[in-house]
Parts: sequence; structure tokens; C-alpha cells
Amino acid sequence: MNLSIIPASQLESITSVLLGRVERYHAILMNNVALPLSKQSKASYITGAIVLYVAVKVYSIFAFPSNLRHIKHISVLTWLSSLIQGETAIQRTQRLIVPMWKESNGMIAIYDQSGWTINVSNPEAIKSILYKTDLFPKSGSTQRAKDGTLLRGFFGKMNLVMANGHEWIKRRKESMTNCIDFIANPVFHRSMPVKTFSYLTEKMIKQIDGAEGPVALQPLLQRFTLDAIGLVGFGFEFNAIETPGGEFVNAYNDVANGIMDFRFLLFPSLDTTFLGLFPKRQKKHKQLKKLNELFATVIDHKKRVLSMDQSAIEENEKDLLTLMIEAGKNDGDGVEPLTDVELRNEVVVFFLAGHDTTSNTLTAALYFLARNLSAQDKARKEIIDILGDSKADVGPTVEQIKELRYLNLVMKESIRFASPAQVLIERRAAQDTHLVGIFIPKGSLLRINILGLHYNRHLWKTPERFDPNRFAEGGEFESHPSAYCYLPFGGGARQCIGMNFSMAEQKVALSMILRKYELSVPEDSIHKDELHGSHSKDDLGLEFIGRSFDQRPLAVLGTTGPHVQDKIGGSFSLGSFGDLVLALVFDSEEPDLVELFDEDSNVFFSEDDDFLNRGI
Ligand code: HEM
Repeated sequence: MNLSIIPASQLESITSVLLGRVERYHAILMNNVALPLSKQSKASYITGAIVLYVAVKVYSIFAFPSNLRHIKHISVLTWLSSLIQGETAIQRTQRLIVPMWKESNGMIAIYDQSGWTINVSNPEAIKSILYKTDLFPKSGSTQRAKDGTLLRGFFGKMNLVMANGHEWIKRRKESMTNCIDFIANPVFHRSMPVKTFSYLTEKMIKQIDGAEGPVALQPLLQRFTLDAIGLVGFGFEFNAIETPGGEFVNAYNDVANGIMDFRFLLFPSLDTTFLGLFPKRQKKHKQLKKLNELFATVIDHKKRVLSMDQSAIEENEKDLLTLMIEAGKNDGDGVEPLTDVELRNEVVVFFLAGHDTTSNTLTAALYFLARNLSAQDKARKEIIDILGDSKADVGPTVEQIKELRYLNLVMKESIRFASPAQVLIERRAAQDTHLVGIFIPKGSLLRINILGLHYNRHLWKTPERFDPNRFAEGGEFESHPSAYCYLPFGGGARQCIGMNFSMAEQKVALSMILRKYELSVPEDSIHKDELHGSHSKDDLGLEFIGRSFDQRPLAVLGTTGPHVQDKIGGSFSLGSFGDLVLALVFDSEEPDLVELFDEDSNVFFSEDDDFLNRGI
């Protein structure tokens, strides 16, 4: 029977009818068959005991805990049937969570992969959870994952994302000045590596130019973000952009898809003891082995480079992996060095958090821009005003990134709409407490539901509509009573460490792509009018049409006076050039140097002049 075609409500009633029958048959079996037979056969005792054991076990796993009875809940069958039917998390949130939001005060108990968990989408409750990290530490669910499962094999037992207390401080050390100082912090708080992002975007543009027909967004953007975290995070060239279908990207995708398979999360023994029964699952374990070899190569490569010449790398040029390897090696650091296993687990975290999230957000942003032509035109106009309109690829500087204000609104709205983190890692109540007037017993698991915020019609006007202006000055977001209705990067002390890195990376890629191409959704695409399924699907392709460039200057060098800017329609001012004020003007159709102006707008040089012999 194909369960995916049965509506949720029907499936639930079918299942309860079936369960009812099982109970009745069980009683009949015990009264009429098992008991009489028991006089004759020991085997029937054993059968009865097994049936009873399984029934008790199943009941004890799924029964709604009595200490949460005062909290509204969604039944196991309703939730499971949604999973079985293949509803997306957004659809599930809209159908099951949002309608119950008011009556539940945004606190709903749900049976998820960790068992009964309080799913929280109340902004005030979320604020308390995120700020009171001692009262609501991370629950350590992955630490409790069974050895040998894909989940444990990939994440390891401990890493920066999962750690609490001492283990967390070891990775994010608290300094004497009481500001939080991360081992990883310098990398994410120094000036953003926009040149690396531009260099990688240029490589990506070459792939777009070379593609025939619509370009599948997600695989290309995933390779782009993977190369970015490789270079900036680990000083390692994955060279993924230029190697579509590379074995490590495939291995990673295989493992990542397998980790959240709810069958293996609910019944971890299937992933270990009974693994032999699941050949497809075995393949995923093999892919994990391949990935682990890659992580070992990345770390060995870095250690080798460091052992050769440490003095060559300036402190503020060190990548994340170098800092992680060096942490704790100097006396007085107050932190212990990370062991090899710990290093591997941190590399995994940055590898995972550092690329998939950003590539999914970028995919969504490009898709929404392709569908919203007015937003696309407005963003492009801003980009051209700031970066100019030359034919050559130009990436923004750190300062220019800050000026791309409308693009920033587009990115904020895209990440609201298609938040890669749909829920936060669950927290555990360390003691009995209250949240928004609701009693939370000690030991309860709490999961902050980001989609329950971002898709909540009680918190946003028409949340299913793409509207960057929500985030404009004086817009809907600013007037919202709580900023905790929008949490793509989490909040409090555990807020995403890579937020600025990701936003800068996205801005460079989006600005360079939009300056160069006009985007549209192909006429025959199933996503033409609406996104079906998830934006990270490979079948989401866009047309990239190279746009024509205006007859405007490519670049202006020197602090150009207003007269020069008038003449060239200039928008550049890149610093002085000795005491000579110069404007270099290029014809965009013919990207050779055409004219050079002096301060009085006199042509100082033209095409047939011998520029170099003027002694500049
Ligand atoms: C669009 C891109 C991204 C999104 C939406 C995102 C989202 C998040 C969220 C929601 C959290 C909080 C998890 C929680 O509290 O349970 C988080 C934490 C984290 N993120 Fe990101 N992230 C992104 C990009 C990145 C990047 C680029 C990196 C690294 C290069 C990164 C590294 C981390 C780390 C290490 C943590 C754990 C911090 C801690 O617990 O101390 N993320 N991220």
C-alpha cells in the first residue's frame, strides 16, 4: 500500500482502527489461544510474553508523559502521518502548529526524534530560553546517540555546537575582560575575506557562462560555499566549483540526507545491529568513511604546513583550523589543546554549518529574485550604482558591502522565507521553571521552532508572501513588539558564529551575479509560479541571461572633482593619486582605456597617446 497518497486525517483514523483491532485480537489471542495453549506448550508463554513486552515497550515510548499533560499536544499519529506523507516542514508547520498557536500560547508538545519535546514558537519564551543558558543548556541529544549510528559517526560525541559549560568554554573561551572570546572568533570578527569570495564568484560565473540551458542552482552554490569554507576556514582547496559531481560532495550529500531519516532516528538499532538488512543504509556508512578520510586529509595538510614555517603566517591572517590547532598550546591560554578527535569534530561542524546553510539561502534568494522582477531590478540598480557598470567582473569591497542596503533587505526576507535552520538544537530545562506562565518540569526538552515564527500569520502579515520591505526602516519588522519573531541565526550567547561571514559571502555572490545576469524561472519549470518542495532540490533551475552594459565608465581612479564626475557620470572616488587628480574612463563596449582626465576635466590622455611615457 502506498501510504503517501492517503490524507493525514484518514491515515490517522486507519491506524487507530488498526491499533484498536490489534488490542482486540491480542485479548482474543490471550483468552482463547495463548492461555489454553499454555497448558500444553511453553512456547505459547514465550509468545505471549514477547507480545506483552512489545506492547508495553511501544506504549512506554509513545505515551504522552503525565507531567506535560497541562501542555497542548499533537498526537504521535498525526505527526507521524505527516512525516510518512512527505509533507515539508513548512507545510507541517502551517497545517499543524500555526492553527494551534493562540490556544497553546506557542508551546506545543510534539513527539519528534528526541521523544516528547516542547516545540516553542512564542517569542517571549524563546528570549528567556536563549538568554538563560544555565537554566536551558543544549540537551546533548547527539551525545546520547548510539555508537555506530550514522548520526554519531558524523557529528562525533562533542563539538562547539553541542557543547555546554566547560566543554563549550574550551572552544569559546571567556576572557578576563568578560567579553566572550572564541578560539574561532578572530576569523569571524576580522575584516571579511571579500576578495576570496569575489575570486570564487568569478569561478562560479565561468561555470554559469559555460552551462547550456537553465542552471541548477543548489549544486553549483553548494560547491561555491564549500570552496569558501575550505579556503577561509581551513586553508584547503576543495576545488569543488570546478569539479561538478565530485566524490566528496556526493559523499557529503549522501550522509547528510541519511542522518535525518526518521526511521533510523526512532529505531537506532536499525542503524547498528540490523544494518545488514538495509543495503542502501550501508552505502551511506561507506560514504561516511570516505568523508572521514577527507577530514583527516584536511587536518594533516594543515599540520604539515604549520610544521614547515609557522612564522610566515601573520596572527590576523591565520585561518580557523590553524587557530584551532594552536589553541591551548601557549602557556597561560587557559584552554586545553583540542585532541585529534576533537579537531576532527570541529572541522565537521564548520564544514557542515559553514556551507549548506549559506548555499540554501543563496538558492532561495536567487529564486525569489527571479520570480520578483521589480525586486530584481531594484537590487540590480543599487548594485550598479555602487559597483559601476563595466563588463568585467567586479566584486564589492568591505565598505561597498555595507552600502548594498536593498540587497540586504532581499537577503533578510529570503532567509525568513527559506530559513535553512528550521528548528534550533533542543534545550533541556535544568530545573522546574515557568515560561510565559506555563510550568516546565525539570528535564523537559524544548525545541525552538524557527518556522513556527517565520510562517506565523499571528506574527507576520501574509508570511507566505515574499516582501523585502518588511525589513526596511520603519517597516513591519521594526514595529514588531519582539525581535524574537525572526531568528534565522538563533540568538543569545549561542547565536551563529558564522552570521557575518555568511552574509558577506552571500552579498558578494549576489551582487556579482545580479550585475552580470538577468534571472528568470524557465517557462516550463514546475517552480514557475510556486516553489514545490524544498528550495534545495536539484530540479530548481534558473535562466541566467547575460545583460548588456551601458556606455558608462568602468572605473575612476583618484579623487575626482565634481566637474570630472559630471563629465563621466562618475560614481567612483577611489583615493588620491599623488597630487594629480585623475579619472580613468573605459568604454564598456570596448573595454580598453579610452580617456584620462585631469582636474579641470581636460583630456589628459587619449587612446593614441603614450600614457607610460608621461612619467605617471
Ligand atoms: C545562512 C547561513 C547560516 C544560518 C542560517 C545559520 C544558522 C545557525 C543557527 C540558527 C545557529 C544556532 C543554533 C542553536 O542555537 O541551536 C547557528 C550556530 C552556529 N553556526 Fe550557523 N548558520 C549559518 C552559517 C554559518 C556559517 C557560515 C558558519 C561557519 C563558518 C556557522 C557556524 C555555526 C556554529 C559553529 C554555530 C554554533 C555556535 C555555538 O553554539 O556556540 N554558521 N547557526
